[in-house]
Amino acid sequence: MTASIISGKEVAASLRNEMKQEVNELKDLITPGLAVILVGDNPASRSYVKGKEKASAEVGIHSELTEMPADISEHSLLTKVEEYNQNPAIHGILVQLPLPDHISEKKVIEQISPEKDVDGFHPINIGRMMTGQDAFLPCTPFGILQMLKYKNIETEGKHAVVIGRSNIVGKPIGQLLLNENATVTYCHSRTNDLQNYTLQADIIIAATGKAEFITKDHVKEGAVVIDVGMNRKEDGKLCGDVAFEEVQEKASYLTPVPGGVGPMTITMLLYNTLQSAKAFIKRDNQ
Ligand SMILES: Nc1nc(=O)c2c([nH]1)NC[C@@H]1CN(c3ccc(C(=O)N[C@@H](CCC(=O)O)C(=O)O)cc3)C=[N+]21
Repeated sequence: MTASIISGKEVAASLRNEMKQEVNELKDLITPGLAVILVGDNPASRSYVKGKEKASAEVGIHSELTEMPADISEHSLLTKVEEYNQNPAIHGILVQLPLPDHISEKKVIEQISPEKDVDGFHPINIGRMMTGQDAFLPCTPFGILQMLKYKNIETEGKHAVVIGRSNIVGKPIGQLLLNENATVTYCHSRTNDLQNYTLQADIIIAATGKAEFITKDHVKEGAVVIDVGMNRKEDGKLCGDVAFEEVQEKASYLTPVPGGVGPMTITMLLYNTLQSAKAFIKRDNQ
């Protein structure tokens, strides 16, 4: 079998187009606003932040960037977040992670108002997601669900194997797939006999952080393979966690890197910001 490639770019463009129309229809009521806080000047972080600004502009979402030096105090960052919590023009707040070691990510995430937590990282939103309540869903897992929906890929009753257990990808994508009635297995770096699990998977979510770690020997004929990896090779090129060429011969669907999950992550951030703005209108009218 040769896999059909799920273009995240294409799915993202379609969703952004719908959002653009909706933002335009709301223009007399509200302009959704996203605040991004970048601490320090890691070049990769800067490039992601640029991507977010560009995509916001494309959809008509107001975005503003606050840059803070790497040695900023935790207190100053918490104060900045609180300022955005109070700012009525801002409906979504994103503090780019990772943060320098002297700043507690936990404290910063918990400082963001859950009503503006468009990353879906606040414990309140994670709890709401786990219990199937209305919540901001974390953007990468949410984007993966949208890609599966776009291709009408069935999740109900399917065996999804998640490889990786980070708080931002592995754990939440497993939970969301469970909410979609999949049977979910979590594997990770300490799993004995990884292949034993992955070979049983109808859907593989590769979020290992190891370049081209998932090979054809891990994949059952006809499986759906979602590559969440973002690894930079020596030549500077991006590559995923999946050995693309060989897995393409076995999978039914496969996502590329770049152009797969990445563009969806940014798109769902905009989606969450738009939902947040709409929720603010509702609350204002009550
Ligand atoms: N609070 C917070 N929220 C985040 O969502 C967050 C974060 N911190 N810290 C960093 C990671 C990383 N991240 C990416 C988003 C899009 C692409 C993306 O669009 N990538 C392109 C390629 C870009 C390139 O060529 O460098 C692609 O896959 O096609 C990548 C990475 C969001 N993150």
